[in-house]
Amino acid sequence: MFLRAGLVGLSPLVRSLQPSPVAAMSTGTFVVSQPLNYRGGARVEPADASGTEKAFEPATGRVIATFTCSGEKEVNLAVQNAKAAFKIWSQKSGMERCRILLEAARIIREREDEIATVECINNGKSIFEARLDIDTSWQCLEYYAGLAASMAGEHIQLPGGSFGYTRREPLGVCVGIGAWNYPFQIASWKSAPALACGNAMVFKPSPFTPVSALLLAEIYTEAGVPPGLFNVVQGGAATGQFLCQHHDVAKVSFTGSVPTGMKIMEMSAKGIKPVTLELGGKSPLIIFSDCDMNNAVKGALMANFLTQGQVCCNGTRVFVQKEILDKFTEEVVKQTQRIKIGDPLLEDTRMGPLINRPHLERVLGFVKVAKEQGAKVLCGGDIYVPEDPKLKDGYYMRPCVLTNCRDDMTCVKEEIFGPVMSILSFDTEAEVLERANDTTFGLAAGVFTRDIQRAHRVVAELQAGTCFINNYNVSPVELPFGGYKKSGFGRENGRVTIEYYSQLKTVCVEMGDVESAF
Ligand SMILES: NC(=O)c1ccc[n+]([C@@H]2O[C@H](COP(=O)([O-])OP(=O)(O)OC[C@H]3O[C@@H](n4cnc5c(N)ncnc54)[C@H](O)[C@@H]3O)[C@@H](O)[C@H]2O)c1
Ligand SMILES: NCCCC=O
Repeated sequence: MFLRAGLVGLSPLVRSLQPSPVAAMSTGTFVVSQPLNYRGGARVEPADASGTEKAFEPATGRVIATFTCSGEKEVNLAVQNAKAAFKIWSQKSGMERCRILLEAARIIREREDEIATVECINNGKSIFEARLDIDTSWQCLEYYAGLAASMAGEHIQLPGGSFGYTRREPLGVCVGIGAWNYPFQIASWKSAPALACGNAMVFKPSPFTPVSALLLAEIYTEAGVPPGLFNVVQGGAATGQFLCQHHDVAKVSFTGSVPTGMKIMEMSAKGIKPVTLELGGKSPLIIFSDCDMNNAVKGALMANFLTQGQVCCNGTRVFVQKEILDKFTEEVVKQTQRIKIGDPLLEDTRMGPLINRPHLERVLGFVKVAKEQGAKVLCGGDIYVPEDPKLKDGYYMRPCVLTNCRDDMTCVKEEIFGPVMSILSFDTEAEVLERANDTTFGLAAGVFTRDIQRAHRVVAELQAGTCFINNYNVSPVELPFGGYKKSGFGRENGRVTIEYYSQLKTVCVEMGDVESAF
């Protein structure tokens, strides 16, 4: 995999970090010693500090970076750099922005293996999946590059030859704050539409996954964006607060948990800043007895076990119609037990470690409570220790399938954010719809059935922003993604996201004399 990209494909960041790139890109050896802040078109040491953090390699439990969290001064410098770059970038035509974004997409594609490897090492997801994430990242840049040139307003005829027109204008400096489960993809999904619309961005990754956003920053610079157009600051809540409260920030796009989303909204409200909130979920997946069983089983695994189950839109409440409950459950368990767990950099691994030790313990805690509340563990739900000695301190667990679940159990109500599927049975369509919607979340939902009318009737009733029919967790960038209810608002991807990164100016033009009331 690594050799497919070739050493010449390595970015200056990775080259400069590693004495021997081949050895450095294997599990257990990667270390980052260069600064992880990016400002004004270059990596920089932060001007001030708000504490330090350590980033880990979940596969081995090793520290791969110790970095300084950006303080108020550094955040301000990043915002001021973005403000200066915005003046240049916002004056460019859509076609000019399009060409640069296309070039950035091309570079990401060319360096896909290198970026995926860094993502895999810092996040723990399998290299197989990391490559898919990088695909949806460059595709997103290509998609918004295409839209950049076609952004336009309207011309509206008024009486007496007068007329009006609208201009779609950028917002200014946008802030992106990311979660740790899709680090590079989140940075791309936020920056691509923001930049296409003519904005600048300051991005803060999760402190658990600080590394790959730097690769994106370098790629934007190499592609030709003005220095300072895309900046990276590092840190946790304190750094995030400096960003949200900054008076020169025009918009905040946040991906993370519901409790943090509430805080972001509160801070943004004080500055009347628009926000996009991509929050958590506890999504239902409904399997009707007339489904294609093979596809439904594959769909249930896709809905639960990607990225070790650490996916916001996962369909973790799997409602199965009674007639096929036993057969479906048996097949799901069989296929879950076959998932290859281990070194995420190996080509045949499909499940790597969870993000960190506390999170692993939290997820195992959910399994314990599920058992206490009467659920039956059909497989997994325990720690997994790979044979390879270098992985012994990694954060692995076996994917878990729970049955005998009830709607009032903790494992069915709360977002676990780990590889734990809860199977519930149902009798009728009306019943399952009521139960599926009985949650404060509304991120995603899925239905498997061969009855096309039922499929559309059911998704029309589901209270979720993203619904899947006969598949789950596919992410075409042409389709808007986002939630209902407490899972947030605003959208990422799709044409509509242009509206979340731009504002409309109306211009009213008088062609006659002023008819004054005075
Ligand atoms: N809807 C989506 O698109 C989507 C995608 C990925 C993850 N998620 C959700 O994210 C959660 C997991 O991610 P997480 O644990 O990183 O979430 P989190 O809310 O703990 O952190 C998210 C980001 O917010 C920052 N942050 C924390 N406190 C802050 C504050 N007070 N002010 C400003 N920034 C602050 C963190 O440093 C991090 O960068 C899950 O709930 C998951 O469902 C949602
Ligand atoms: N791959 C898209 C969704 C990310 C959510 O966690």
